[in-house]
Amino acid sequence: MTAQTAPRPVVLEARHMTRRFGGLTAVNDVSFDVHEGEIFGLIGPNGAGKTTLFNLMTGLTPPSSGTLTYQGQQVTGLAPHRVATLGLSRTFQNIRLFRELTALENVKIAQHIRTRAGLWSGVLGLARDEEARVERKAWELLDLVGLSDRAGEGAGNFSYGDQRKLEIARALATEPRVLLLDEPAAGMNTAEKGQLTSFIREVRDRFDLTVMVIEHHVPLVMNLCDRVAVLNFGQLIAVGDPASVQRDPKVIEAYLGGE
Ligand SMILES: Nc1ncnc2c1ncn2[C@@H]1O[C@H](COP(=O)(O)OP(=O)(O)OP(=O)(O)O)[C@@H](O)[C@H]1O
Repeated sequence: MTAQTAPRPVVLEARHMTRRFGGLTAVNDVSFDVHEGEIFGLIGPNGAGKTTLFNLMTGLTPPSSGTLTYQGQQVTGLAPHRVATLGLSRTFQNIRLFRELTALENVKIAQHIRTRAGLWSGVLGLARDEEARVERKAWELLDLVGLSDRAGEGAGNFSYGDQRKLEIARALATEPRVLLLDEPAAGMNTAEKGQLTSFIREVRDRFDLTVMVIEHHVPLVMNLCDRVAVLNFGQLIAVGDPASVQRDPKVIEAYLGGE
């Protein structure tokens, strides 16, 4: 008899999440669970509702109906900064760095949701020991994403691939429990894409995270993710391990057939 491993606890519970924009239902009655430590992929054709679902999950867009629960606490209805403080942090498909600031400053600013004095201290200046801690951690995170030698450069000068890495460092600076990555491979070159799988796994292990990732690059998703959910016209048409999702006729017809 083989030993059974206990199922990991559920950290995120999406229930009947729906978002309408006028006559368009961008996310339609979507329910799923994400387990602790899992790397959970979200794929689907352009316009399927993936980014809208992330926006619903992180407070950027209120749902028309439905709920998201994080470790038993309802997240829906909270403002984005409250969601981040709870431990859900994200990157954006359209990169949202402060382009005029340096890489180091971008990471330092993101930490202020966790520092005692909050954002105002970021603007007005922190107590010196707190400032030193923030600075040290920003260097550590830049080092992790391979950008510490460019800490003083303006973020706007970075290639898309490096901006995506900086966005990940910035998201990690908020000390998340759940990291949501919106198309992390977009703009990366082939070598960077190749390294992304091991990088995301390393980050997950090192910070003990649960990861959700939207990604169009199918080989990367299939290689990286423990489970994959597929959206099509706002509806969830499949959830499962990569191999079974790849074989699912509904998924092949809606998405993978054209790859
Ligand atoms: N604020 C909005 N107002 C109106 N329609 C919107 C809004 N945001 C998204 N939509 C529409 O909702 C649908 C889903 O868009 P969404 O960006 O979530 O898809 P996606 O799966 O992330 O697409 P892609 O892979 O191209 O990024 C699209 O038809 C889009 O035009």
